[in-house]
Amino acid sequence: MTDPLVRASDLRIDLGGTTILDGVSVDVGSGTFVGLIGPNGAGKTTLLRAFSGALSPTRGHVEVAGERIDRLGSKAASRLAATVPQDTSVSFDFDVRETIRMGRTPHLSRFGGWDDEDASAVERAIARTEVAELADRAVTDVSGGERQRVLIARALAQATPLLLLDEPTASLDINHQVRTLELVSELVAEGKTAVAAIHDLNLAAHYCDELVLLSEGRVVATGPPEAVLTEDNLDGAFGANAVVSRHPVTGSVYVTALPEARAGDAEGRVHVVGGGGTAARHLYLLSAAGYDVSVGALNEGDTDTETARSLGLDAVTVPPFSSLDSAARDAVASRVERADCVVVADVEIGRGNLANLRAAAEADRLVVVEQRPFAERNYAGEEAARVYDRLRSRGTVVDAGDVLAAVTAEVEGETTGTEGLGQSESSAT
Ligand SMILES: Nc1ncnc2c1ncn2[C@@H]1O[C@H](COP(=O)(O)OP(=O)(O)OP(=O)(O)O)[C@@H](O)[C@H]1O
Repeated sequence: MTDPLVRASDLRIDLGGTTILDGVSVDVGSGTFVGLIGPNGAGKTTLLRAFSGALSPTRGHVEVAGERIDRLGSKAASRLAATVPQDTSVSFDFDVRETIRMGRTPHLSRFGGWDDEDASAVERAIARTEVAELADRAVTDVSGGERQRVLIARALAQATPLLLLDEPTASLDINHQVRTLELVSELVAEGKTAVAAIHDLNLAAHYCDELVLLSEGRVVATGPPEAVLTEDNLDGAFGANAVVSRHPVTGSVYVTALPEARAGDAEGRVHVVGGGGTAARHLYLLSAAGYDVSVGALNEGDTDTETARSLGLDAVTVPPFSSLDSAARDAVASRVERADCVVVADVEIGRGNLANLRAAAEADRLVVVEQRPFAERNYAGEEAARVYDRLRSRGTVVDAGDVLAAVTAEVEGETTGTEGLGQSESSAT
């Protein structure tokens, strides 16, 4: 890490007789953008207030630029840290320019003298946040997104090394959320250090260099987004059943909170043949139900491959645009053989996955998902039609929404089936 601009050491903060933060040690590197994340009531706002010097710790201390911030006078503290508050609803009836000028208060002399530097700091802040066209409007009359920029401008006019933002994207539409965080990132690239409480984990992961995950007043994890946003950490802090993957477009760590409960108590192995996203929902529901799920063969980079990875499933993969080599064929065949049930998703059928379908057609218990007519999905001619006929005749054909129920019926039927098989085997011997 670069030299820390902010150093919180073993911080404890009590408010109203309650310990709100305890044992919190955090370093914020100079020139970095750090996101504070954590559930409601975790202590994010309280930590920001300790960073700004607004709260005095019961134990430990906060240093900003080497100074104990709570020991500085309010003007000196305000020359180090500027806060963009969470609640952007402002009740005072100033115009936008006056609001931004307030940022200069800590720099004015005792007599309120206003010099060229003060005036140019305000103009720079107005230009940087692109609020010039709003400058003469009443701050109460601009939209929430515009007001957010005005308050960032006020913080910029304050000309501090440290910018503290409390949920800067909270009531903003998606476009303004992105614009706001882009602006903060640019300010950091230009030399500011920013700490922001952010509820949206994916925005935090995308924009922040480092995250600090707080839960119940303690730091649960800290580090780069990929180190902090793990499924275990999210489960521990938020009690959320979340899947962590990479966003296919941005490449950032991406968190998806899943609504259904974590693994149910279904037992058995299920192998799924899919591709192009046709298997994603089946993979999720089957693994959430508790089945031991494998999938493949799929191309690397296929959306079903990504889903399987994010769910931690066993995926047989081959490089993009290549057909199954003998190792992949063997891998699929062994999974089909071990499976208590095989599911064939509503896949497109081309030469690439014909081998998958042939392998699936050997399964003892088979569920074939049919949503679109076969003819619309077949790019492999009559050969595919023969394989598909065999699949249909051997398997249970279902709608996409009935896969879990059909698999459960097949797997539970297996107990009787196996017994039956066992009897016939023994009677044969
Ligand atoms: N002045 C106070 N007196 C007593 N308790 C307080 C006071 N201020 C905050 N708290 C409590 O401290 C805890 C942490 O609050 P804080 O606002 O720091 O959490 P947060 O992580 O920012 O939450 P949110 O995401 O909901 O904004 C909460 O339980 C809150 O009720």
